[in-house]
Amino acid sequence: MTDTEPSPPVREIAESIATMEIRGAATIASAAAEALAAQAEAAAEADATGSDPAAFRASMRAAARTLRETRPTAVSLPNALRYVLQRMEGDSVDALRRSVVDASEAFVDQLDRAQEDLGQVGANRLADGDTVMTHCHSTDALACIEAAVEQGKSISAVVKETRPRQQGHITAEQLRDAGVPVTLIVDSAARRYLDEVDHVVVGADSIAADGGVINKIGTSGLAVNARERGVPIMTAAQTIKLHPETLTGHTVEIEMRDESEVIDPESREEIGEISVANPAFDVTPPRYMDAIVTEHGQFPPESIVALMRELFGEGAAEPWAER
Ligand SMILES: O=C(COP(=O)(O)O)[C@H](O)[C@H](O)COP(=O)(O)O
Repeated sequence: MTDTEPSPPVREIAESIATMEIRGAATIASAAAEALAAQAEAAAEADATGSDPAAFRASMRAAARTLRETRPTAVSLPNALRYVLQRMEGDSVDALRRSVVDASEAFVDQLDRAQEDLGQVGANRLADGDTVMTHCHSTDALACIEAAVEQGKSISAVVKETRPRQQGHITAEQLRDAGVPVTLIVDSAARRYLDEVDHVVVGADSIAADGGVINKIGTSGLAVNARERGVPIMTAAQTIKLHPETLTGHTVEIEMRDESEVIDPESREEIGEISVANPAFDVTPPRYMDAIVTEHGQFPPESIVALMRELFGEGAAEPWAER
């Protein structure tokens, strides 16, 4: 390992995020924080960085850059890296190492607590006997449904399969394990089943300063249909999903994934000259979202900017940028 080369655990975690073995905004964030802790341990042991605080810091920044480059849309990833690197302090390698490991642990703890707290808030929106519709697989959204069940409410779910990667199957399995009766549907059946549901519950990869919710592709269409049917829709999102760069007018990059997720190479060959597009996320305008449920309570999307300013200030530092 040279002073700027990420350690094997960081490369492994980065690869798992890029290939989506590790996926979902909260899970990605906690894996990234843990990867930085692993980097700190490895760098403290390595010849090039073990006795040189400046080289140690440089290796931490390089590891953060490698993690940052894996997927572009979930802001929980850079927010996790920022949280840990901004708390890296000390004059010796050992002090630096300890500060990184402590920050990483504190971040993961905070993440777990936030999810539990927002689960209670989201659960309060659900009534005994409600049926919810879900899209994709969101641990924050599931926390709300599971907390409602723990409150003793009887909840059923209509689960959208979520093409192309079918994360709905993970949701279906987890809800079944929580004792929630599940009906799995194809995405295009959603509008038909909206007549039978009381709430739509989704997660978020990023939330923009204007209250726009960036989540799995298909969320915006679902939100528009839910509004047309009069079904309330909430986003369950802990505050690490707030995108601080959008405070200064930046937009959120939407990840475009490989066409092979949409069509197998053989069928594509048979069809001939076409192009295939595979955006992984979309933006739901704030006017189609009823509430954003966070660990600080629920907010109308248009007012989320106040919370964003309070928690992130006016900007978003990039402590990993310096080489
Ligand atoms: O869009 C997705 C996952 O997309 P992908 O499968 O492409 O990562 C989830 O709804 C959010 O990340 C929220 O998840 P969580 O609430 O667990 O953070």
